[in-house]
Amino acid sequence: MLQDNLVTIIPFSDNLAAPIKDLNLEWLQKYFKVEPKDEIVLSDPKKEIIDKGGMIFYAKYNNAIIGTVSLIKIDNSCFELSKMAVTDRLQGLGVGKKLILHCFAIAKEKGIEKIILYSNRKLKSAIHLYEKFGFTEIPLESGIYERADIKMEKIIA
Ligand SMILES: CC(=O)SCCNC(=O)CCNC(=O)[C@H](O)C(C)(C)COP(=O)(O)OP(=O)(O)OC[C@H]1O[C@@H](n2cnc3c(N)ncnc32)[C@H](O)[C@@H]1OP(=O)(O)O
Repeated sequence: MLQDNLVTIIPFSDNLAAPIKDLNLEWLQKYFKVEPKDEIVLSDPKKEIIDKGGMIFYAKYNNAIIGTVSLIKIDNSCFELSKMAVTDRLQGLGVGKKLILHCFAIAKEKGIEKIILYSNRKLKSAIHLYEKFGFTEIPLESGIYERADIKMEKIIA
């Protein structure tokens, strides 16, 4: 159904501003609602993520963008894994795993020491993946995302 070796991870480019919004709206609208902060970031990812020192990655398959993840800069040593999504019909086939492992490789390469994330326990596959790849729960502060009910971190060795 999906030939794993044909899935490549590519970085954001100016002509690829739309897929991060399309892919994230899919799940936000399905499970939650689009919060004002989502709308701001997804409508201008270059200004809100890239120009602030962050990174956006896409999973590409057969010339289609089928998944995405971002690393938003908190400070030089800590980034937030965010806006992760794989298109509904291709979930469960290992693309999310590839996106996370890519983030770890980039973090190592750039000397990033810690990755944090905010999520929701309703997102079973996401929580499963975060735990599987070594994220552990830490106390959640309020006021970041309305839908967040869990915060996790992973120290990059
Ligand atoms: C910080 C944030 O960005 S939070 C938001 C995360 N995004 C979402 O939850 C949006 C909706 N979900 C998605 O887009 C995708 O499912 C993603 C991005 C979370 C994962 O991408 P996928 O390509 O589906 O991931 P992948 O196929 O690599 O792995 C899915 C894992 O979840 C597991 N899984 C699937 N359904 C369930 C479930 N109901 N309960 C627990 N685990 C599950 C699979 O077995 C697999 O684990 P395994 O490799 O140990 O067998």
